[in-house]
Amino acid sequence: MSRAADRLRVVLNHLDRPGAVRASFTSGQNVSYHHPQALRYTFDTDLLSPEQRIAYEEDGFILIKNLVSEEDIDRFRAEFERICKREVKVPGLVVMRDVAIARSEFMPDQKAVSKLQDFQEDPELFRYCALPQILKYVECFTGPNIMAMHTMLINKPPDAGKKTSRHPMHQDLHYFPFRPADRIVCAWTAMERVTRQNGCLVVLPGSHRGALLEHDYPEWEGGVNKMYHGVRNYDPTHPRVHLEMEKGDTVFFHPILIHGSGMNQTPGFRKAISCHYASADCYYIDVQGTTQENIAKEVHELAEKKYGVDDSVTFAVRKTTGGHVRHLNFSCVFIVFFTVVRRIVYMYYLEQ
Ligand SMILES: CCCC(=O)SCCNC(=O)CCNC(=O)[C@H](O)C(C)(C)COP(=O)(O)OP(=O)(O)OC[C@H]1O[C@@H](n2cnc3c(N)ncnc32)[C@H](O)[C@@H]1OP(=O)(O)O
Ligand SMILES: O=C(O)CCC(=O)C(=O)O
Repeated sequence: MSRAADRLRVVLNHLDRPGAVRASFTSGQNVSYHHPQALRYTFDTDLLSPEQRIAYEEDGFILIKNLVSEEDIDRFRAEFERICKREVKVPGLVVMRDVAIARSEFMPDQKAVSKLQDFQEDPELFRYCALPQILKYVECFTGPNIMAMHTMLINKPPDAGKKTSRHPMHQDLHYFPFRPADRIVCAWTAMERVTRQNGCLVVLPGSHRGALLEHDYPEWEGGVNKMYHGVRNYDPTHPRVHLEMEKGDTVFFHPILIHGSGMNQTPGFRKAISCHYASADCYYIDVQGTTQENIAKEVHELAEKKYGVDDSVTFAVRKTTGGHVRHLNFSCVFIVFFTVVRRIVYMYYLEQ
């Protein structure tokens, strides 16, 4: 590490401590002085370099190259295929088809599936959420007690010509009725090379420092996928970054970061696997009267239609023991099953 980085690390360590010594003015001073703020979005765990911490603080995301092995990704891919071929049945899994596919011709096997959500009951896919190298980074944003809240395997289909493979710009916090936002982070791993051509993630750096904004369905001619709300009234001139990534690269991002993904203009399916994590200190909020009321209403309506669940929120808690996550001071990992169709809490206690 360079001397400058070393020095920066020392300074950051000071800033991070509660009650850190701050410069103060004497009555004789008349020059303006910029007080550095303590870092808000990251913890010092000796993993992120000072430059990386500052980058996340400023941008709201950080990309780590080559974090997940080729072998693991191939295993996730094989499990995805088994699920699509219905060789394994996973309780609680939400299987989604792209609206253009769902409403047109029959597409066999995995080609029909554009996304799996809530795969926490699939031990093979859930291995992703507990990969030590991922959790070590997650800890930098959530602190040591980590809950796995929401899982997805996204199989972005080749666009059928209606641009429905796009994911509108949004903030993930819109879907989460828990807080604080700064202790939530998404890990999103490319399962193959992702480029602008096949619809990589697009982010608005720094937008995580704003508020949770109003979301609703975008007015897209070709239709839009169920519950794919887009953020309203964001600054269209805000600089955008296209996150082109190689297989195994992983981006960690804040739930208020405005992001989306483009159309898949290739004949292949673009795959990624992701998990949203939160600190075990996070708590549920009542979204009534907030911008999240519209998505909550949709969730309830869908739950009622599909499962006959009434308007009250259902939490079912299950405890399993075992599991040991190396390197981290885990007291527990909870898996919260807040999906777009149900809100059921699954808790996995991973003992030290
Ligand atoms: C941090 C999170 C960020 C995000 O992930 S944002 C995106 C959130 N949205 C989602 O996750 C949607 C999840 N998907 C689902 O809940 C389900 O797949 C979905 C869309 C409700 C369909 O489920 P099912 O009812 O089991 O499927 P089905 O094939 O029997 O279809 C029932 C009716 O829904 C329609 N449909 C299916 N997929 C759709 C789609 N992608 N978009 C819009 N409509 C869709 C389908 O045509 C059918 O309609 P109808 O009843 O025949 O009129
Ligand atoms: O993988 C993608 O295309 C977009 C994923 C995303 O933005 C999300 O699910 O929140």
